[in-house]
Amino acid sequence: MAATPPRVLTIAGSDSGGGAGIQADLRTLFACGVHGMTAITAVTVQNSLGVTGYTEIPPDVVAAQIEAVASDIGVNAAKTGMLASAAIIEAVAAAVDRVDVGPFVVDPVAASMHGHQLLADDALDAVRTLLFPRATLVTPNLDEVRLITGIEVRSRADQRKAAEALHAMGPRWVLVKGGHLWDDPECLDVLYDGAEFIELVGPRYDVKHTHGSGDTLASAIASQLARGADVPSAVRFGKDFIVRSVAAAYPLGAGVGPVSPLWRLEG
Ligand SMILES: Nc1ncnc2c1ncn2[C@@H]1O[C@H](COP(=O)(O)OP(=O)(O)OP(=O)(O)O)[C@@H](O)[C@H]1O
Ligand SMILES: Cc1ncc(COP(=O)(O)O)c(N)n1
Repeated sequence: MAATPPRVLTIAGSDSGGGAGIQADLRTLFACGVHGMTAITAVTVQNSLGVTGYTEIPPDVVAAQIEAVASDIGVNAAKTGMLASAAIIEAVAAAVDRVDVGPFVVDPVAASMHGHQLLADDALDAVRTLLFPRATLVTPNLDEVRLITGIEVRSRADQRKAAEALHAMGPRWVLVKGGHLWDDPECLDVLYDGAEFIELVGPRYDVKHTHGSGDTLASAIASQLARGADVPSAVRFGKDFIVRSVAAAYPLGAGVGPVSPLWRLEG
């Protein structure tokens, strides 16, 4: 019998195409050697060409999934992805107050990479006031930064300004991801704790297949927080992990393929 590995809970939506969401989280958690558990918030109808619809899971069922795994199995770290509505966010916030989920990574998913909305317009306030103050780390991309703070990030200096504005909303740490700063020859992510900026610089690969990169990064970070790593170490691990996973991305269907953590299981 093997020892029980660290346990990570992902609170997110299902991607039927297997590229992002719960499916990306579980394969990343597996590749990182931790036990993945799920609280499913929505079932999307999705393939490599985009999202054509989704059904939300009732908020009390989302909360019940969180409480079921926390009360029996135990949660060493948790991460959120697609939360769909203000009512689901309220249920998640209440659940993580009732049970211990350890370090809490909030990836404030608002839309798919094809531009399909995955979060109701009226849920942004709940993201700011209910999720961010409870978060150990928030990991918005630049579109989410604009929706949440109103700041249009066009440069590395803007990334720092956005990090300050986001930190003022209450998370312990902020990671402003720079994948969408298309003119930047590198991919810079800025980590901020209210005192110090840490720059994580990586290459910008010229690949089309980056579906699921945000989920893969946040899950890799959560896997290390579950092992007891501090936030800067966990984010450094996550950055290295996502760079290798973008390098290993593969085509799928007629549209955009997923980044792949399979490199970690090879050799
Ligand atoms: N072309 C690329 N080459 C290398 N790294 C990349 C590339 N695109 C994104 N990244 C990295 O992947 C991570 C996710 O970044 P991004 O800003 O694209 O988030 P996201 O929009 O949430 O991701 P997605 O919507 O694709 O799931 C970041 O660490 C970013 O720097
Ligand atoms: C269920 C679900 N969760 C998250 C994303 C975001 O991922 P991407 O920005 O790569 O489309 C998605 N498309 N679907």
